[in-house]
Amino acid sequence: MASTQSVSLGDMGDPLKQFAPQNETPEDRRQRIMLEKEARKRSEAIDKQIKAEKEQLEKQKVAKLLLLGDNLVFGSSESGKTTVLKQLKIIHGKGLEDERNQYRRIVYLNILTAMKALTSALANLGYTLDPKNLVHLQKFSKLNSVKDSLNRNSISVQAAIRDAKLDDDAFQLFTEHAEGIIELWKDSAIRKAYKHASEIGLQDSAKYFLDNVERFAQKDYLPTDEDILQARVRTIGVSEHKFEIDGVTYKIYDVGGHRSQRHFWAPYFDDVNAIIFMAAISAFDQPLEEDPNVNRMIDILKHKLTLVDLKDYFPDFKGENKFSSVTRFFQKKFGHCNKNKDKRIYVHFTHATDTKQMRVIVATVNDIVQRVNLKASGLI
Ligand SMILES: Nc1nc2c(ncn2[C@@H]2O[C@H](COP(=O)(O)OP(=O)(O)OP(=O)(O)O)[C@@H](O)[C@H]2O)c(=O)[nH]1
Ligand SMILES: [Mg+2]
Repeated sequence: MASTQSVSLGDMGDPLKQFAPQNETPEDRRQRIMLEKEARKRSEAIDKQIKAEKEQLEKQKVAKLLLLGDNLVFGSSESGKTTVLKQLKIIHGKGLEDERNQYRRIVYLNILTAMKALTSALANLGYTLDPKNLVHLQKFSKLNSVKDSLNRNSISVQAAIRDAKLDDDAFQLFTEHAEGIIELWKDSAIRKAYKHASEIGLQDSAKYFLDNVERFAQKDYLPTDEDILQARVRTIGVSEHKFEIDGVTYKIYDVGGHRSQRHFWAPYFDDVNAIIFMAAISAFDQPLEEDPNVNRMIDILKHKLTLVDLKDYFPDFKGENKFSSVTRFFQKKFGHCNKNKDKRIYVHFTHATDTKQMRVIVATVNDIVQRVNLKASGLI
């Protein structure tokens, strides 16, 4: 029994026994087993190394991007970070289906907020409504007392909650005011107030929404992709989103740009490969919502430049008040922000709400990330 046991133990420690030379002495056998053990150790070490290299390669294929936004001098929200994320979902993700229903509520609250801001501004601006619309004005002045539905913060909080009752409440509030909104939007006093959109802090998409009230008031209304891209809700905290683009996995972090939100994203700085920095350059004459003394960057720069002189806001701008020289100026200004020679800044001009334009930008960004990755892995 004892010898059988020792033989079987020996077999277990000598897996290559069948290949052992004939007439092998016990000393030769010990030597052989020792060498085999060393070879196995080496092979295991190589396996481990291969695994680590593979993991490293996989890691290189993951690009972590942080979405940030700002104007040239001070930080601000509403620079289009979440809009870019929505575009990525449309272009490279599974679309906007998951959030479509919730955005109904956001659309209603965006429209009510816009009309509330316009009606509230009338007195200060000195514009008088057509008397037949005073009844609608009264209704809007009472909206203040509606359980802080019109507070932007509460819109953000509401957006995070899936609740059929909140949807119904928002729909009801909207339908109660829909006719008033349509009539007021036709009133010349409100149209004149709209020209002060920047001063009264109207969101860029206010006109888009106010032009389409009949469609939103339909019982079975469901937001289109375009409605969702135009809808605005402040981001709270940080969210991570994964996309596959041409074999590269992207982890994109969308953060709240409002001052109160900055402590959430500060820790993400260290760990990302690149930052997509959004600047609403057409909003150069708009006061920052967080701080009315600070200039924030609006819409359709080309059009604005026919009305406003950039020099009035950026005295160091010496060029012609034209789109090409103004964008060149901003490009240079961003370039000068780079204090690190090892890091590069790539500047693109686009409308974040335009999916066609964004498709091109995303492809360009992906090319750059791929090139940087290949360089890092020594392949180019
Ligand atoms: N006209 C115009 N509007 C834009 C553009 N990009 C975004 N917007 C609109 O401006 C608003 C920007 O909102 P978001 O994308 O939510 O801004 P954000 O940077 O995520 O803001 P926070 O979450 O508060 O930090 C939305 O109403 C968009 O429809 C653009 O290029 N042109
Ligand atoms: Mg956001």
